[in-house]
Amino acid sequence: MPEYATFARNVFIPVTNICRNNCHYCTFRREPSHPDAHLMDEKEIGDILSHGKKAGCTEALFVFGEYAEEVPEYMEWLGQRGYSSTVDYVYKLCEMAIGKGLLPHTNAGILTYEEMEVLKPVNASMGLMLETTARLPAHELSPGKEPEIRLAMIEDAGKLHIPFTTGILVGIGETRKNRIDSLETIAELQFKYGHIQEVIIQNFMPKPGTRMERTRPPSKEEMLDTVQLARSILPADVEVQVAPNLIDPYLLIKAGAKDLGGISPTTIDWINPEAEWPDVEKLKTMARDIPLKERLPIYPQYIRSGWYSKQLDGLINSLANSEGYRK
Ligand SMILES: O=c1nc2n(C[C@H](O)[C@H](O)[C@H](O)CO)c3cc(O)ccc3cc-2c(=O)[nH]1
Ligand SMILES: C[C@H]1O[C@@H](n2cnc3c(N)ncnc32)[C@H](O)[C@@H]1O
Ligand code: MET
Ligand code: SF4
Repeated sequence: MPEYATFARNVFIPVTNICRNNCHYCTFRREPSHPDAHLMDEKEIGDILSHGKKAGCTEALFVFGEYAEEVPEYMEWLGQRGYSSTVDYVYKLCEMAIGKGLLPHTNAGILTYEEMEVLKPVNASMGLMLETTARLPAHELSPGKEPEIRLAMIEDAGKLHIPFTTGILVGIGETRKNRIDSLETIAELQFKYGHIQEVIIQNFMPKPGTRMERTRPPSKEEMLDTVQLARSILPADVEVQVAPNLIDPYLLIKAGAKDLGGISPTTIDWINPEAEWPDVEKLKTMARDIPLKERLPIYPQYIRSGWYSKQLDGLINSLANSEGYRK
């Protein structure tokens, strides 16, 4: 029986849904001609950040389609906002978040070493799902989901000492052996660099209108098995995360999951818009006899070892020292 489980309070900002990839399971991405295609502007994002801060959030979660810069319409929109690269824009948004008292966590898909180096000082942690080390039909239209490319970025983040969130997407056509291989590969990166703070075991959710609409999602038993695999394969200093808006977490916590990810009191899960966040009270009910503790987007061991910049020093320390946080 685990002593406790953790969660974070975040505000989800879908900065752009333009993406060079086209994953068979995704409804986040939009064609530039679609009426919902967007690049959010600073005013809109500033309002969401302020609202999130008021609601008690500690994290600004910036999510992007990958390398939207490869799409001409996006470059036009970025130019209209006064920017010439996504990274310059992300940097500005992270500064805005910090100014409002929120710690940035950026998941923009693939970034180069140099791009991460620029973003490191303004991010408490960054993330990229490995998804899987297998080559799958689900990713045939997604150059950025090549396992080698994903692994190279996770490795670069390690070289840069960036506290990192990665994970696997379960049920997209991979085998159990593929899951084991993916987890073993993440474990090797952790042995080498020590930067992986958490690994998300995310269950695939079929979405209407996608090519995988009729693909069966993973069963509860498969998810339980995968969490057990993760807990036995990953080093002890890596927490296993599951998403409480996608699956009942109780048995998964008993099987080794220790973190319930970010829950957002003010925004929806833009990747899984059909799945509402539980609020903290509901989350406590879901965890039954397991006490919950709030955490920050940077895990305590990285705060202790100083894996953050001067720009984040004041905010991280004031948040970490406030009441009720996991130390
Ligand atoms: O709301 C979500 N948050 C997602 N998060 C955020 C997560 O819930 C927390 O914000 C992090 O644990 C940091 O505290 C991700 C973060 C990553 O770095 C990589 C992938 C994800 C995936 C999701 C997701 O599907 N939905
Ligand atoms: C941010 C992360 O969200 C996950 N993601 C994208 N689409 C889905 C879906 N249909 N079901 C569950 N997770 C999904 C991917 O793993 C991506 O990397
Ligand atoms: N597009 C990125 C990826 O798949 C970020 C999350 S999905 C909206 O890695
Ligand atoms: S999951 Fe991410 S990379 Fe794949 S299509 Fe959706 S936004 Fe793009």
